Amino acid sequence: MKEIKYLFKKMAQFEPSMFVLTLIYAIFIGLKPFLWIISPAYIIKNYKSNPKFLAIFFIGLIFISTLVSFFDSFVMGNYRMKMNNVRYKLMNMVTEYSLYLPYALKKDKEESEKINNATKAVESPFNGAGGLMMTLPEFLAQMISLTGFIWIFLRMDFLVVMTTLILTIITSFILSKVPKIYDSYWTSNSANWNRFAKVNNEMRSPLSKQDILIFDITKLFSSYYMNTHYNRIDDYARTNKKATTVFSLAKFINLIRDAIIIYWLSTSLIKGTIDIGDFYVYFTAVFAFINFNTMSMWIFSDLSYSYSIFKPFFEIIKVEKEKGEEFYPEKLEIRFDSVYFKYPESDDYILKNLNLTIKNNESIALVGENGAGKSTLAMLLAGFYKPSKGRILFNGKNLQDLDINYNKLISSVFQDSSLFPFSIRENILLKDSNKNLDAIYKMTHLDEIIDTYKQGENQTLLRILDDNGVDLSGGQKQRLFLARAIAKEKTKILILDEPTAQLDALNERELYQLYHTLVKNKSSIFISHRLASTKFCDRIIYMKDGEILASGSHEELMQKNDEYRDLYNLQAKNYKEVL
Ligand SMILES: Nc1ncnc2c1ncn2[C@@H]1O[C@H](COP(=O)(O)OP(=O)(O)OP(=O)(O)O)[C@@H](O)[C@H]1O
Repeated sequence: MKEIKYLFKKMAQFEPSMFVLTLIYAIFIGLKPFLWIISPAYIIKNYKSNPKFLAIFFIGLIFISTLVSFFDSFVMGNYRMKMNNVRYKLMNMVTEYSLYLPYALKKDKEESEKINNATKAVESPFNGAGGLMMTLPEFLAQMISLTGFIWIFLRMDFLVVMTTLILTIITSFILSKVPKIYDSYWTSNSANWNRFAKVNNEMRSPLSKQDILIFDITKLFSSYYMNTHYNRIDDYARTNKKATTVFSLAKFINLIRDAIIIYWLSTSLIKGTIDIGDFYVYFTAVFAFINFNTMSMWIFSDLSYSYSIFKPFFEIIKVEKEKGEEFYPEKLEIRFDSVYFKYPESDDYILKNLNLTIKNNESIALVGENGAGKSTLAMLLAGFYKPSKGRILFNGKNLQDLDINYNKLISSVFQDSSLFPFSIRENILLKDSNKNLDAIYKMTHLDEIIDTYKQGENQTLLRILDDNGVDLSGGQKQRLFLARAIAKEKTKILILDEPTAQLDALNERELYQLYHTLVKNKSSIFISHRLASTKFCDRIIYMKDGEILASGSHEELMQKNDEYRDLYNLQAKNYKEVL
């Protein structure tokens, strides 16, 4: 029940008045049935002695009853709004959880299932957290009604009350089988349903369209579709038959119960052991109780269903971890110390015994063939993954041991950086504001793109949130990512992973000139497949199969490493030939 306690805590935190509304609702709605059970008996008993007062009493009763009904809708309307507010706050927690999920877990199936289930737990106002909150006032009202019924039953014949209770419980038990009968139909038919849905999808899929039209296989598709459909209908008919049998049995028991009650009430009235007022009270109370019992069954099944949907929400509640100590040194030396790394989903080491020191403000170029492990190294530096073996040290401190938060230190352009469906300006500044971006637009030539839009820097990108959003070309995107990396101020590490891969030769050259400014006062890693583009870096690291083969200036590598020299000469030749 820790889940319910947690939900109450959140209600108390975000909308404490929900508890007051629950109490008001429960008292009024819980006592409402007794207004019409007890009052008429009072009128019958006192009619002769005080007819005038009773007329007023009767009018008052109608007035109060109307007021309670109005009050009911008013209180529940308010309560529903507050319930939605709590739900949105919980939904926000799921969003935050998925946004801040560690990079290494982004493809983890268990994690994505957790997030899906947690979303289901809070997305609907009818089940999960919403269902639990909405059923709470009803549940409390039922409890109050139950006390009222017990009070009346204590005055009735013990045997009759017991028989009524036992028979009501038996019918409830029999009727509880009905949802199970339908459940087993859904379960046994879900495979059938899925096939049905797949055939249906396949028929509509644009990919199948060509073959369906040219080879005219509509009839074949339709026959599969209809067969699945007929199977379903037959099964449903069988299920309905079973449910009807159960219903009939319950109705028969109800009939016996009603006959016993009416027999006892009539004979007691004739014998004079109860008067007409009592007759009315007992009669209405017993049948109101039967209704109450059916309602309770629904409420309990709603509660347990909502509870089962809400439970997985707990999986995503992070134990409030203290954010790591903020780390922002004046000078920074980064050291990869015998680092080995393999991806969570693979068996082989991608980086093997990697030793590398990046001095304060040193700019490093990482070069090497496709798959050498350059991006992997950069991702480890960004903290997206942790070394499988070995350590990464910042000023001699092991990142893993320290739990430090060095997010503020890093800026990056990765190969798979993303655009967000917001304005160009927001895509660059993200959360920040009040920054003069004009110089950055100019530096990255984004101003030329911005000038083509009527809305300028406020033009929305992508068409997810805005139908008038625009798409950018590969090269335009790269300029935007660079602008984003530049706009993040006071960073000490800059990672540029193939930031020019999609630029044409002219833009590429201009951007290389820009790098000199970019990497100033920072430690940087620049990954490029083009060896000639790395000359502005202080040092070049040549990687192959997850290892560092050589390190030094361009001239040094040309002298001491044959592979580097061959690759450089080959690229130089090809580049000239192409141009
Ligand atoms: N998420 C991943 N899961 C498993 N293996 C991966 C993953 N990402 C990359 N790899 C593998 O790791 C190796 C190194 O990849 P990486 O992207 O670091 O190389 P790279 O030197 O940057 O290559 P490129 O020049 O093509 O970008 C490759 O063999 C690649 O298949």
